[in-house]
Amino acid sequence: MASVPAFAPRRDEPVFARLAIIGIGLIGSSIARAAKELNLAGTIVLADRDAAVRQRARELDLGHAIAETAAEAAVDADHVILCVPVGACGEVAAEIASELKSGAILSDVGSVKGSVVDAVSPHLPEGVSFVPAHPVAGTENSGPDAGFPSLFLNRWCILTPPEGTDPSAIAKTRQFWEGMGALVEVMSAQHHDLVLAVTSHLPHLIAYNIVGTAEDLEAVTQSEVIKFSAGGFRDFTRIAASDPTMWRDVFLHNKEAVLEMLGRFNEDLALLTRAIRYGDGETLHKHFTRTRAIRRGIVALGQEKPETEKLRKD
Ligand SMILES: NC(=O)c1ccc[n+]([C@@H]2O[C@H](COP(=O)([O-])OP(=O)(O)OC[C@H]3O[C@@H](n4cnc5c(N)ncnc54)[C@H](O)[C@@H]3O)[C@@H](O)[C@H]2O)c1
Ligand SMILES: O=C(O)C(=O)C[C@]1(C(=O)O)C=C[C@@H](O)C=C1
Repeated sequence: MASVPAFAPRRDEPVFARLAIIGIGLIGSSIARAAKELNLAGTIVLADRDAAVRQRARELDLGHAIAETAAEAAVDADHVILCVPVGACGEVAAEIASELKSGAILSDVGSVKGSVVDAVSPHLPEGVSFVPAHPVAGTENSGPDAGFPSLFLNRWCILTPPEGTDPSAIAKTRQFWEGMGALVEVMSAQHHDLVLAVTSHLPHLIAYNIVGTAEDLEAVTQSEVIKFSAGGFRDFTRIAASDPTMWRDVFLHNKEAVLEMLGRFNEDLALLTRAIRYGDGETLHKHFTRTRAIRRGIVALGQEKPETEKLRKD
């Protein structure tokens, strides 16, 4: 029987001899699956603070070994990736610091970069490089069962190395993510946080808010809201089902940028509100025409989610 081809080329030689993944959720387990399937690491060791998650990771045969602690997983690793909520990155870095070997590359996958750099940097031992990463790919699901190896295929992964980071550590980290099929871009942590505030964080806040508002309308809740949610509202409910711990941390740690974007959003919403109140159809039509062009531009670039999703799952 012919073997099933990998979703991306399998490497002859791994990028890293030993990879440690701390946090075995959606992202950590997806990296473990991709790295094993594509031979991106010789040995993959995983750790999670939750014993039930460690047990499930064993059952799913993720990586090559499951360590009891983060520090144990980090021993002798060439590349350590923190796949925990943004607010936990600093404490995990402190926990593993004494085990990191000279020449190792520490990384993370947090959705916010500035606060992670601030929290992790003080714990960085001499001779260890820190190359923060953010794969702009995910779903509303969490935990080790939610991951899949092609999650990062054709999706951006943004690296935000602090100034002065060893270029060879950046190159290796890029190689690793490109190996999983991601498109890699490098920028400052500050710029990342501003861009993602509007493209990812604000949309999630809006979804959390609108689904809450609809639920508060008790008169329509059980019946109409559920029954008539085939269109736009249904899309919002998917986003609003995203992990509460992860998103609490995102908003607490990207406060300034989110508040800046929320301010602009509220001003624009006031203009639309005014146009509706005064029957200004021209303003509404002009605005909707502009936003339609943006959507069509995204589709033309091949960045539209359902199409990419199809490609990734095939
Ligand atoms: N979910 C997404 O769509 C997405 C996309 C890109 C990046 N991210 C980022 O990836 C990171 C992980 O997100 P996820 O969706 O995989 O979350 P998840 O909830 O699926 O998994 C997180 C895991 O981390 C473990 N954990 C928490 N604190 C820990 C600690 N101190 N030590 C060891 N383990 C700990 C939890 O037990 C859990 O198993 C977050 O920083 C998030 O911002 C998420
Ligand atoms: O598709 C989704 O479910 C996502 O929300 C993924 C998404 C995003 O906003 O694009 C969410 C947060 C991550 O930091 C990166 C990706």
